[in-house]
Amino acid sequence: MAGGGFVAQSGGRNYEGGVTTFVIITCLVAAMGGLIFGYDIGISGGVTSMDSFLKKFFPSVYNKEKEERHDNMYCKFDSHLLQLFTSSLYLAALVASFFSSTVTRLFGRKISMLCGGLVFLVGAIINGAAENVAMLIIGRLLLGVGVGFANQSVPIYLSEMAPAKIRGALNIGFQMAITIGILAANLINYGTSKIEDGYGWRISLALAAVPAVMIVVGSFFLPDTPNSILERGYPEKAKKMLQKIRGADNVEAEFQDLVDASEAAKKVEHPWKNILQPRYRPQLVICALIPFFQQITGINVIMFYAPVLFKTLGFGDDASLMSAVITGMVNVVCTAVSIYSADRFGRRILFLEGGIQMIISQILVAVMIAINFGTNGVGEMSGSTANFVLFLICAYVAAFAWSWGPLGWLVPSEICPLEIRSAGQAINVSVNMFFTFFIGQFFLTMLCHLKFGLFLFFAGFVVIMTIFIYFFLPETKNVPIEEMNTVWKAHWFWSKYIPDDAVIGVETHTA
Ligand SMILES: OC[C@H]1O[C@](O)(CO)[C@@H](O)[C@@H]1O
Repeated sequence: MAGGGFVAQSGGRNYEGGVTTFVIITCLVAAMGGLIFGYDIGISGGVTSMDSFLKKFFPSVYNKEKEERHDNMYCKFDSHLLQLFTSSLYLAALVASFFSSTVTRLFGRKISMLCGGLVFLVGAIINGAAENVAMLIIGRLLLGVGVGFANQSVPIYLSEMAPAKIRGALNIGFQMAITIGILAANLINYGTSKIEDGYGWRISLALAAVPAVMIVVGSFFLPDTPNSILERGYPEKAKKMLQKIRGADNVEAEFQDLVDASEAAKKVEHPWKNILQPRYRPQLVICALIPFFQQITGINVIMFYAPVLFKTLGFGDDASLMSAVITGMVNVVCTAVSIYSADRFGRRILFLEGGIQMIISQILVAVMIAINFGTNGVGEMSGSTANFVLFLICAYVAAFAWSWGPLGWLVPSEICPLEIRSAGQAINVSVNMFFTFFIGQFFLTMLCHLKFGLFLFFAGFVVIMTIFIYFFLPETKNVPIEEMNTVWKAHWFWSKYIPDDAVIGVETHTA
């Protein structure tokens, strides 16, 4: 175990070396991996609302939508086929995240990112050239595989490269890239929907190749993380890399912690079986619950279906697409708030404030819809009421953007010791993808049945998860990643699961 040393207030030690330009640039490049995910989230809703796209690939949906124009507004867009187009990608990503976990561990984080980018690129080309539904679906599946690889490797890469004191900010670069991807997609859809010859959807889908090229080229030049180089058996190279990214010659303390972590990891033959052991219970529970909670906030209702939702509320076609752009902008700006705050004020306060703000706005949205559309879904909203609902939705997106959005990636990627890190991240990604799929597939059907109560349903979950954070998530800001067990060991509930020999690097305790 590494020799004692100064114990920072939050439980970890300060290492030598600081924030280098090199580390910032590599992390910015890696975060680009989030763009491909975000672009996908943002693009499908707009494309599936384009008549030319529906007529070509889903004529039955197109006819149904035209015929049932004046029906109950809650059920206007309920179509399984269409929802499957949106959500199938996330099923592929779910499966891929398990393979990419092995690639990430055996071949490194960089190779995993590169694979993701390449497969995604092929998917984008097939989609842009699609002539039939089969090409569309094959393209979607390949995009999904790419997203699965990137979502698995990028957050780990960022958390490992970053010095502890700005790990939050650098890791959130991933979510920032996701939100920029969503916004870019919203803006592109806004432009392509106006193309008269009816090939706008093709441009929207093909442009996914741009972020794909960025991640492919970027990851080609990226170095791998010291943790991963060491894990694959090159201690000298790992140390050199650590010195380079920290801009200091004396990186002994941090390197020793990496070596300790890597030794511990080597003793573990089956990361999958291992994560089920009692000593990893906090990580297992949190890596599985956080992504579930992140999705059950209902955020992707807004991200996937904002234009549809705003149309339903009585906005015109153009105003609906514009409103989606507005929520997209709020999402980007408020993610930046999190970059600023996560390492200063901590993860918990963001989770708790964000949760309360989401609950209030969701309840008010439900009330406004209930008053105006009742249970039969017939009614209208005045302009000012609809604007007020838009404001409430922005307040909700803002709260998500500085809490559950970025922290949903940051926390699972930083709480796992090396030996279960890629397995923990695979659980995080696959649970996230599963529930992203679930919401994508069933939201419109749920809206049809639960009506305005759907927003209360999501609010109810946000209440539960906010209570969960209050009691079960310890603060992890500024704690070096390989010393995280000190935090669990000091926790009122989780400490009983952590054996003494699992605590690396700290020999003096402040708590
Ligand atoms: O910014 C919103 C986006 O963030 C995510 O939750 C990923 O962290 C997506 O599922 C969602 O579309």
